[in-house]
Amino acid sequence: MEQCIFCQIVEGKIPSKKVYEDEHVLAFHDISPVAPTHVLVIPKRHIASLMEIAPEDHVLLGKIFSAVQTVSRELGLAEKGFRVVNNIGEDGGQTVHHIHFHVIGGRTLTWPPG
Ligand SMILES: CCNS(=O)(=O)OC[C@H]1O[C@@H](n2cnc3c(N)ncnc32)[C@H](O)[C@@H]1O
Repeated sequence: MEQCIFCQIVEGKIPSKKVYEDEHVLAFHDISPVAPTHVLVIPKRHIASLMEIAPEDHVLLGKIFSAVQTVSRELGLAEKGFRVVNNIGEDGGQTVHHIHFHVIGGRTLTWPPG
């Protein structure tokens, strides 16, 4: 079974532009940004999607959202605002099956999303 692309990034097998890292969480620039700032925040442990999150992962989710706060402040998004997106499954547009949260900002974002 081919290792997931984000697990390869975690292991340094493929390159990434990291913006945050701790024991449990990694954040790096998206390879195809949809806004001036587009970063992905992921758990280092492989969890396929939000639907695989179990109660024992709740502390980890909190660590992810703390990292979102840190990254958004460090990248200058916090003052004017930004968006956090998690895509689940086919209709949700999930293409990488390792849970990740898009941190998107640097421009005025519209609603509804497509
Ligand atoms: C359509 C949304 N699908 S998604 O919600 O699953 O998002 C996956 C995201 O991973 C990004 N991505 C894929 N490969 C890499 C990589 N090697 N480094 C950084 N980002 C990557 C894609 O650009 C995409 O925005």
